[in-house]
Amino acid sequence: MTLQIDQVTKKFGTFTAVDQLNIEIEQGTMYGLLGANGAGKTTTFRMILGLLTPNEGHITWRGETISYATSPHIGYLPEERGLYPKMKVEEQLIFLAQLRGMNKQDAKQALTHWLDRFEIPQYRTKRVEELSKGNQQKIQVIASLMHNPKLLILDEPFSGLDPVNVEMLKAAILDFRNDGATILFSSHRMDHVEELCEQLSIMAHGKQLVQGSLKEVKRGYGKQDVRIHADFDLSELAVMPGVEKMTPSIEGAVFQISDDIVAQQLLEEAMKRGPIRQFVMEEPSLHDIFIEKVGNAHA
Ligand SMILES: Nc1ncnc2c1ncn2[C@@H]1O[C@H](COP(=O)(O)OP(=O)(O)OP(=O)(O)O)[C@@H](O)[C@H]1O
Repeated sequence: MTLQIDQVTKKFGTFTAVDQLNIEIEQGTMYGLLGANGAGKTTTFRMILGLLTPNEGHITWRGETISYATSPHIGYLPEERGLYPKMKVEEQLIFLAQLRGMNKQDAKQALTHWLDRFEIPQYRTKRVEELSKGNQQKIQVIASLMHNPKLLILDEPFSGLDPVNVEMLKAAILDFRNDGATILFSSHRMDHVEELCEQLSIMAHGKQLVQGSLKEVKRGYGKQDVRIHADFDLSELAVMPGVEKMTPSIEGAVFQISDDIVAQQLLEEAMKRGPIRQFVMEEPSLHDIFIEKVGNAHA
């Protein structure tokens, strides 16, 4: 196990920000941390990096306690983006790379590579404050990647990026994963987590509500969606036993069910009423799971 978070609790005064968190991440795995605002994601990252000390529990990476300050193998994209606005991009990135243990020559080479890869070589000699917010974000991402870390902690890496840049960053992160790096990132975008992560956790109020592989999380939810497209009104079917929720759509309706057999009964009942144009059983989306789990935790 590369990264082990074992029964970790963090309190600020009497307030519990992270409550008995358990996460295990294998090397070469992409792990998604999902959670409502204030769920404890950033606090968790800071504890992993040794920037905050847990009140209870242990965190180890490759069997040892982590110190972000001294380990050259860790890359961190903090939530609060902290570049020096007056400094030129090049000076800034070389300075940050040197803090991560790189020599100037290697830093310059890595800088050229990453500015080219993220299609912003023209900003090399600009001051950070002259760049747009999204391009500043790319510079900060480069700062977290350029020393080729083996453990990457990314706090909301995609926020503020346009779709083209999101794809660029996804591809870069996947390359790191394919090279054996362990990656942990937080996001409010379910689709990014669904697409990228082998494993995930959903947190609310410091507690881990759900965790596992995407498949396990979806199966564990115990509900499925049945999508029916038809040209007649399907709303009568909402009251059938086993139908938990019906959401009308332009072409028909989506029924949430908790038992496979109900899908069959829905189809039969729908067919009695008219021709069916489409009938599809779908796994629940991470979005639905998040809304229900986090919504219940708020209640
Ligand atoms: N230094 C601190 N002192 C007191 N409370 C803190 C401190 N840092 C965080 N908290 C509280 O701990 C809780 C968790 O905060 P955290 O930043 O970890 O959440 P988050 O999941 O990253 O949220 P977001 O998605 O909004 O970034 C919040 O209620 C926050 O106010």
